[in-house]
Amino acid sequence: MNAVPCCTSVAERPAQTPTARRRSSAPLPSPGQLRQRLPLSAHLTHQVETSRQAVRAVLDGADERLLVIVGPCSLHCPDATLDYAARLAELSVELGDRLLLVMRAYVEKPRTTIGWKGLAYDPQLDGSGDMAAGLALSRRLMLDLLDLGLPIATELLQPLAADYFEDLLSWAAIGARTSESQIHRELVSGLDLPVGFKNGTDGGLAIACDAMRSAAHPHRHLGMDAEGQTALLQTHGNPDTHLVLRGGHQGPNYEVEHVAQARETLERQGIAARILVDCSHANSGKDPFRQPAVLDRVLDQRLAGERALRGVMLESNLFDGNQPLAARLDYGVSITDGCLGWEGTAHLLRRTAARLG
Ligand SMILES: O=C[C@H](O)[C@H](O)COP(=O)(O)O
Ligand SMILES: C=C(OP(=O)(O)O)C(=O)O
Repeated sequence: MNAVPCCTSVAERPAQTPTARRRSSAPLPSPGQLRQRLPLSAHLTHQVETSRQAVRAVLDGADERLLVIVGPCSLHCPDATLDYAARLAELSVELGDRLLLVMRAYVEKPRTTIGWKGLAYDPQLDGSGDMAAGLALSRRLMLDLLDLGLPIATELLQPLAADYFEDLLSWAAIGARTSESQIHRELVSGLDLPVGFKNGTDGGLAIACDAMRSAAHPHRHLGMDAEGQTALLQTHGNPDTHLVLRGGHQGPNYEVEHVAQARETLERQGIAARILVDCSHANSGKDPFRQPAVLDRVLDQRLAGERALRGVMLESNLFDGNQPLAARLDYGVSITDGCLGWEGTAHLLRRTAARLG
């Protein structure tokens, strides 16, 4: 053991270069280079802008539809992703007068400790961590989803990665583990898209409320420009943020009393009362088959007049459940959190639309 006691003076510490524990470093293409290689066409640029406006209208209450952010916990297989997306695109046409469907296209996963960190980090799923390939594959796949006519959503986890995808997104989340981070709030303040801040893993709303107030303001912060150069970035502030209730260590937070408390907390702080409920994570106790019951309760509240509830999130895949990451994987099954399969998802969304009339 050669641990350095925290009270040793700098002079007493063993000489180490600042990078002594960094094994290697490899350059990556800049966001600008990747965008040039995989460009967003004028047609798709217009499509993304139109769907961002549609999401804003639902969040603002100008559009009565329910926003539904639905799709795999994480993308890991391009074929299965496109198979799922084609079905969702069809359902979106069928239910589009009552539900605004946005597909989860999550390529970065925050982990409680360690684990697979998502397609952008490890596209070969084997720990080799080929991030140059992962960023390109993620952007390629997101463009393919847009081509199917779907708006897409993702969690922005690593602020430096945001620029590789941001132009493709109609909605983004800042996750429960990062809502309290000043760096993520700065990032959001410079994004021209609606962003949901999740409550903390402990269930606390305060960090998400602080996040919305911070992100609404202009910031000057350290970041990276399109050429990959570290830069001082200046932002305008983002007025399109909202709260996502995802439950916490004490249990769920989607019931009437939780939503009322969240709405009152937002109103007290002068923040627009716009709330999404994540039917998964701590709201489902991580049991994907409890998501329909959560969605039903949200809908009961909407239909009873709770106008702050503007949408829901669902973790859904081609097939039910999840599987451990192994050399041989079942097609269309999540390798992160358990998901509701396609059949259950389509049934649930049709039932939801029918209740909304
Ligand atoms: O949605 C995914 C997970 O809930 C989150 O990334 C944490 O996962 P973990 O607890 O399995 O690491
Ligand atoms: C990690 C996620 O959610 P949360 O931040 O609520 O845990 C997710 O939606 O994939």
